[in-house]
Amino acid sequence: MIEVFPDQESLSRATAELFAAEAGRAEAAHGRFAVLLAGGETPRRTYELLAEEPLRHRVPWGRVHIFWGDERCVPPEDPRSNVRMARRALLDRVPVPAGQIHPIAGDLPPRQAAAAYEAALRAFFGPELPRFDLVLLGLGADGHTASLFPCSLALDERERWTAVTQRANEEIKRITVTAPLLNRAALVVFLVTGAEKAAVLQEVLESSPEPHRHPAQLVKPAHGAVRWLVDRAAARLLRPGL
Ligand SMILES: O=C1O[C@H](COP(=O)(O)O)[C@@H](O)[C@H](O)[C@H]1O
Repeated sequence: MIEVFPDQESLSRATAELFAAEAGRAEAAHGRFAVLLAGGETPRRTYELLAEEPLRHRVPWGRVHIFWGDERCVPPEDPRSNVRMARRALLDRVPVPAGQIHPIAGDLPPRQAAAAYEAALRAFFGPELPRFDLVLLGLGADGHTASLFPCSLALDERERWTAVTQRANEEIKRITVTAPLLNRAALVVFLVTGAEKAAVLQEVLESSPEPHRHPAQLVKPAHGAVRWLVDRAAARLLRPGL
C-alpha cells in the first residue's frame, strides 16, 4: 500500500500516529511492542513527535522494546550514529525502561558488534527468527534500505540475522539486520521523502525485481504487510493509481 502525503511534516505525524496505534494494538494482543527503528534523517521528526504530547501519552512506553535496523561502526556519541539520533529525538525524552533499549554497539569491532547484536536479538526473541510488531525503514537514493547496499554480500545472507557491511566509497563499516529478519515482520513501513528519492522510488516500486540493484525490493514479509508512506515530492514519478 502506498500513501502520499503533502509534505514531510504530515508524513511524520501520520507515522507517529501509526506507531502509537501499533504499540497499543501489540500491547493488547501480546503484552509488548517490539519495534525496529530506521536511522538516517527521514524518521527524525516522527521520533520528535512521539516524544511530544498528545502522542507521548498514547504509547505504553513500559511495554516498548526498541531495536535498530542498522548502525555505523562509530562511537555512540558520534553525530553519524543512528542510535544517537533516536536517543536524542525520542528515547531520552520518554519513559521507556533502559533495559528495553537494545542498541547496536557501533564502538565494538564490526564482527563483534554484529555477533553481539544477534545475541541480543536471540536473548529477546528466542531461537526462531524475530517477528517484530513494527519495522520502520528508509530508502537511500541508491536503493538501499537499513544498511543493505546494492551488490553487497549481505543481500544474499539467509542464515544470520545480522551482517557487517559497507557502503561503496565510505570508509566506516556498518552493522545491518538481514532480509530474513525483515521478512518475518508483522508490519514494515517505509518512509520516503524528497525529490531526490523520486527516481529510485519509482524503480523500486514499478520495475521488475532486481534486488542486487535495489535492495529495498528484498523486503516482502511472508506473513506481514508493507506500507509505503511517501511525500508528494518523492511520489512525483509514480504511475497514478499504483
Ligand atoms: O544510511 C542510511 O540511510 C537510510 C535512508 O536514510 P534517509 O535519511 O535518506 O531516509 C536509513 O534508513 C538507514 O537507517 C541509514 O543508516
